Amino acid sequence: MTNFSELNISESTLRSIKRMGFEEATPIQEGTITFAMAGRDVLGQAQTGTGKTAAFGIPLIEKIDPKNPNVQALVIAPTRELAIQVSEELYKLGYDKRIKLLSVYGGQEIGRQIRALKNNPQIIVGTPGRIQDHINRRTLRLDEVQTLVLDEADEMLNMGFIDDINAILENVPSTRQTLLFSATMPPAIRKIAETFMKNPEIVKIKAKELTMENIEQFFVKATEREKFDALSRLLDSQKPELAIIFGRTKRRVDELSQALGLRGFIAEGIHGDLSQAKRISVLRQFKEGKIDILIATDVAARGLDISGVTHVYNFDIPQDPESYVHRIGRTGRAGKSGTAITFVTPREMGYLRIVEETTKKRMTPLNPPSSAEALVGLQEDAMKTLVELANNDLGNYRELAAKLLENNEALDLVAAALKSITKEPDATPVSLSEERPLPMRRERSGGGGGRGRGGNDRNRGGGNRSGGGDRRGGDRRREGGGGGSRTASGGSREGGRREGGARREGSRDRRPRPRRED
Ligand SMILES: Nc1ncnc2c1ncn2[C@@H]1O[C@H](COP(=O)(O)OP(=O)(O)OP(=O)(O)O)[C@@H](O)[C@H]1O
Ligand SMILES: [Mg+2]
Repeated sequence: MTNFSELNISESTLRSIKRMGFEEATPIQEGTITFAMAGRDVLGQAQTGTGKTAAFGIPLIEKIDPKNPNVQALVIAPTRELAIQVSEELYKLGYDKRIKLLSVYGGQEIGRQIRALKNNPQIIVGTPGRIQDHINRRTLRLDEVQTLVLDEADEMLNMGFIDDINAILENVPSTRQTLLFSATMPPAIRKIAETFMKNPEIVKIKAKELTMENIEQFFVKATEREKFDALSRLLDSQKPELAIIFGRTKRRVDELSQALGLRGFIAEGIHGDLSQAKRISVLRQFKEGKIDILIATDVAARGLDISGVTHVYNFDIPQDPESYVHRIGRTGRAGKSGTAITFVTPREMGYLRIVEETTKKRMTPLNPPSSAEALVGLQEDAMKTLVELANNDLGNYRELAAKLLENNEALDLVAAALKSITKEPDATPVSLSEERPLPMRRERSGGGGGRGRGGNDRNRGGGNRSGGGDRRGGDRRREGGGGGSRTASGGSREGGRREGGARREGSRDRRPRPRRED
């Protein structure tokens, strides 16, 4: 571990870093900061939650000239929530340097953004559609940009943002420095690197597994119909502090949050069709612990850093191994531990194996407790709680208890107290629309050589995955681009079409094949 003071970072930024509570640089920070500060283009890959934001944030802040009022750095992120989060971290890193920063994303009133842009921000963090919108309106000039960051570049590729990014880059000087970071580097990222970067330094933090070791990984084999009860019993028995549940589609997210609500869980969903205000408020409540369970589509949660997420449930197994890595990476961040549980239907087992091949980590099979077993666990909890309560100051309740004992059996009274504080498993019937299973995929045996080299973590050996990562980007783009403007988009064209993925969020069964949402 390296101390930040050994990395040639200025005093003011060191003060900011210290205030943020960072003591030592994480490996990706140590590995990239020096190159980036020397002006090199950097392609950085490191596991989820290992500080990639500061890895590009520190050199970016260092390069800003506080006296130059122009936009000097541009950070592009796939979703609004991520843009907000990244801008908050950059704001903290640039605090001592008094750097002016602005985030621009869809769903936010454009007039307000235009006024704020006149205030000479030096760093812009935004989503592709809204950035382009401002370029077209001539409210954003990028000809003094010296640093460009693409956070979660592979996701932007998946979302079909490649053309938007190309268009934005036509407005950025070609002499700029480009930094690109993600936890996964599917082969298609090479294309981005070739297109947008100059002789990049590739920094890959070596790890035995693609996922973090401090995330325990389980899978539950269950049919589509069994999944919800299994989930609900697991939530009862595992009692996550904060949990994120991933569903495959928007409809799935909505139905799951309703169904969990019916069973008494404090759960809310987040996806691209909700208003921006709603998305931000749900996320804030989740961060504050007012909501225990967040249900999300893939993209809605990409890159999000919410401390205290103890459990991630993949209610639907993701189609791509990369999605799996990013999903479960919402827990076990910054050295904490976490648990990830993936539900898989019997015919989707092939996907599970592909995920395992990619992450180089086996998941442990898990049988969810029966409702009788779940009840036993909850009763044991109630017993502990009662004993703890008995050790507290009970005030005049002791007198009341003495009174009750005059005419009642002590055993009955304690049993009644226990019953009243036991949260018995709720079996309220719920109905979920059945999700179409992923297309059948055979478990691959042997073969598949060449895995695990360099940045190509998901070389699928035989290349039997028709389409692969490259094509998908293009397909999605087309599909979403034309017909996707389903959200009332008001003045700004990206309102519904571009950002945070309203356009890609699958409506019922139109999909030729299930895919990631948002
Ligand atoms: N050097 C450090 N010391 C301690 N904590 C750090 C350090 N650097 C970053 N962090 C904290 O670690 C958490 C995860 O960081 P960050 O969100 O940048 O991860 P990431 O690598 O971008 O993950 P993802 O792949 O999920 O986007 C954040 O809360 C961040 O503030
Ligand atoms: Mg990140």
